[in-house]
Amino acid sequence: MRRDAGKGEMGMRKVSRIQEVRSFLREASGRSIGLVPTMGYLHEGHLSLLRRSRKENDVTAVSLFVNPTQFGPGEDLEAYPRDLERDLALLEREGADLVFAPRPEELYFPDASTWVEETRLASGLCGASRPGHFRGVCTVVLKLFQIVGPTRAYFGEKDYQQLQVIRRMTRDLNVPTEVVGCPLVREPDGLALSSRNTYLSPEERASALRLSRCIALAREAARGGQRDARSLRETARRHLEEDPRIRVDYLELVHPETLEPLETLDGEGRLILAAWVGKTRLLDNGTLCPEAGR
Ligand SMILES: Nc1ncnc2c1ncn2[C@@H]1O[C@H](COP(=O)(O)OP(=O)(O)OP(=O)(O)O)[C@@H](O)[C@H]1O
Ligand SMILES: CC(C)(CO)[C@@H](O)C(=O)[O-]
Ligand code: BAL
Repeated sequence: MRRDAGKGEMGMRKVSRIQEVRSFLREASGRSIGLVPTMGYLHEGHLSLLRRSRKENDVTAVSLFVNPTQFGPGEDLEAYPRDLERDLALLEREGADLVFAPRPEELYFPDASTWVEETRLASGLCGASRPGHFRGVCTVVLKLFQIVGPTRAYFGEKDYQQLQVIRRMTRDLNVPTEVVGCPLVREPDGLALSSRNTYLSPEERASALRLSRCIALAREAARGGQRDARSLRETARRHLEEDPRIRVDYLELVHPETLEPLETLDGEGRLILAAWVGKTRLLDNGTLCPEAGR
């Protein structure tokens, strides 16, 4: 890489080997590196992280890796949508400097016996429904941090619990990377962008709008003075359960950092949920504030 490379000026480099990442980035020494970890099948949510990284760093690396260790038995590892050619074209257009798309054998030794586990924030919500999920996420994210050595790493608030778990893991293990949380990007009608939206039939797509709508209803109730967490949760849950295509996995009002369930909305709270729409499990979340007008 030339000394003045970065910000996509030199064209994008696509690699699949750890050594290639290391030799590319060795030449970036002294410059800031932003990392955007993804599982591919990119959409505007991912691209918002990439754009933020390009603004804040000299060099931006994106990983494309459907990480097997965060999927449980019976989950959609095989079916997970993939389109490498399309992803590469988008990344090139957006000015990524480096794309790391390894095969599972490149990242995991067949006899790997070391795992990274955050034990508090990861235990409830998605962690309760998907045992082992965050262990797989933390392990692969720490591995990516070790490979890339990013100054900053970008994660979306769409996966709100994941963001908090990674923040904690990074703090607890003294990883010298700043974890940057980025706002949830929605379709114009409110649906949170997600690679898994591609699984939805048109009818399910219409039902899925209830996820963002139920958060808006709870937010209106909070603005109207409702502080009781049970009542706010019930407002949201009722809206989801009116639709027979939806099955709520969990729906909680939690403290935005500790993810502890709230009884009363005294300060800011996060309404956070996972729900099955047909056979597709989707996430959504949003802020609730007691003050009127926020
Ligand atoms: N709508 C979104 N807004 C902001 N960030 C997002 C959005 N969707 C995904 N991201 C972020 O992009 C990163 C990579 O996510 P991932 O590749 O799993 O995509 P995804 O759309 O969340 O897929 P899935 O369908 O598996 O949930 C994560 O940090 C995730 O939070
Ligand atoms: C952070 C991540 C890339 C780790 O595989 C994944 O969980 C995701 O895409 O959110
Ligand atoms: N962004 C979420 C990754 C997963 O569901 O495994």
